[in-house]
Amino acid sequence: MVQPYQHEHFTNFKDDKNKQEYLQGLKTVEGYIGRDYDLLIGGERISTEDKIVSFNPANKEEVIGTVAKADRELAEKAMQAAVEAFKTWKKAKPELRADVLFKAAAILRRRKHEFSALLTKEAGKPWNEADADTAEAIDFLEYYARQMLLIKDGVPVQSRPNEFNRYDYIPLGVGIIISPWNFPLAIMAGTTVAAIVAGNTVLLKPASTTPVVAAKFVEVMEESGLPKGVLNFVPGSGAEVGDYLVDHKDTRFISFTGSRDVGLRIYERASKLSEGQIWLKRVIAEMGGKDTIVVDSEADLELAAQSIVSSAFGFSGQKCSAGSRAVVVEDVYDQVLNRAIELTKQLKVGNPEEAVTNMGPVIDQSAYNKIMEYIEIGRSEGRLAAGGEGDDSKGYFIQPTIIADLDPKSRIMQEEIFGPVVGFSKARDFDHAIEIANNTEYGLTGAVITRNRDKIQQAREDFHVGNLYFNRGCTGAIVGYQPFGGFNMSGTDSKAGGPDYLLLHMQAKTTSEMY
Ligand SMILES: NC(=O)c1ccc[n+]([C@@H]2O[C@H](COP(=O)([O-])OP(=O)(O)OC[C@H]3O[C@@H](n4cnc5c(N)ncnc54)[C@H](O)[C@@H]3O)[C@@H](O)[C@H]2O)c1
Ligand SMILES: N[C@@H](CCC=O)C(=O)O
Repeated sequence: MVQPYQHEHFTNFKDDKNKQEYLQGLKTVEGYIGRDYDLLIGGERISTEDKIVSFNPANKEEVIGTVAKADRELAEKAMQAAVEAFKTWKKAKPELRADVLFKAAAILRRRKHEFSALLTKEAGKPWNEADADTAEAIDFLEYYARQMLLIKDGVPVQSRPNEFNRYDYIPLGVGIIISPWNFPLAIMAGTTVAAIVAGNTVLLKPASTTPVVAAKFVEVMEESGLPKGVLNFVPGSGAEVGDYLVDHKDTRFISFTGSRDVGLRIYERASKLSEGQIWLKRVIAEMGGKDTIVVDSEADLELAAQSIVSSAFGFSGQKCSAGSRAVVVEDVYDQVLNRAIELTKQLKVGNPEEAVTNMGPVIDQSAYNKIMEYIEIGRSEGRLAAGGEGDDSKGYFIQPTIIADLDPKSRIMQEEIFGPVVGFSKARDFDHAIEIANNTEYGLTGAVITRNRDKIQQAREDFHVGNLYFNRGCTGAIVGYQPFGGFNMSGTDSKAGGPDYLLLHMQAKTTSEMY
């Protein structure tokens, strides 16, 4: 019998046994560092001349692996493999599809620290962040498998005498899964398996900075018994392969997670009809954020400062959920800011392979350059209160940075920086703080720190974000507990890890029979 869903626990690295297991994971990864990975199309492994090279962002000299790169011709081959596989996979019993996910979860759990160590090497995640990424991937597998079992017989509708009505969910067809580098295991795996367990076949195009962990996950899915052609692995250039697949007449849906600009491009292109296309493509888009922590005057100020610092600098601020804006009511502004500066100065930036490191590198040179430019903008728009320095001699390291006394409409308070930079703005009172919190074009996460119940209720109604947290930070949603996804320019209002997520990959069919 399937056990009730519970989220995967996080590893306590203070326990020496766990610490040793993580170090063993690093050794396992070092055993295959620099290996070459193929495309997977219709179950066939295909190598290419042209390669994507994946580097360790903490040590630019170290190549994590090289991965074959699909061009349009190979993308077309993968599309035809997925079209063919859909004919049988859509008829596979939901229980069988769910079993593949359960098995993959068991394999991932057994190799948990190896996968986390690979995330440390390829994405620069410190131990706790890597561990959370792997745990979330396991959660997606466990949760979506159970969700499929819940909806496999549709939902009841009314029938009249001598009539039998049914309402069932059937899969859509071929989906294109386009994933980001910042949760290179959890989001890549979650978006892929949601589509697959619902009976669709997919082409997976991972981010080009983190293709090795995706290749390893594809191996796990094969080992779990997924039939050939259901999951086709086609790393490649977003502009070349991405556009081609988004435009393709056989594409039925696109599940994209990434930046606002690429999301908008996909949304627009998907709305245009290609020759021979006989449906309206569906787009599930999870995009950027500019997320605010509001601190009320009636608040636990230590909790407020800790929540701001952990939400701003976890994984170097490279989360769509990162708390990149702190809006503090003026009576307590100086106290919260000063404590946040103290806590920030205690953070250790360095090699994420070392257990003591709080913050590793940012992902690559272009991210480093962009974030350093924003820090310069911050110096002119506000007051540099902590950090500000970077060092890209060995890896892409940037000190956790606080820019204080910002106008809420300044660029630092409006644009997604996607790095370890948090801006502080002062609000006159709580109403003003909520008004500022809502004044970006995004609507992903937010948090309110207050002891006042009426203000909690006010924020529940008026703070317009997909994930709102009270008296805690604004990152770290758990699958099945805090379904995740945002409003406005943060995406198409979907909720990953939530009870209606699979339905986005399905269509409802009504049948009515007369006796
Ligand atoms: N809302 C969420 O759940 C969520 C989660 C994680 C990341 N994000 C967002 O993702 C961004 C960071 O990730 P990123 O830098 O990988 O984003 P990105 O938009 O640069 O890339 C995302 C993916 O899109 C691909 N791509 C690029 N151009 C394309 C095109 N023309 N057609 C099709 N695909 C194309 C990339 O190769 C990559 O696989 C941030 O904005 C972050 O907020 C959002
Ligand atoms: N789901 C993650 C964020 C994913 C985006 O980067 C969180 O809740 O922190």
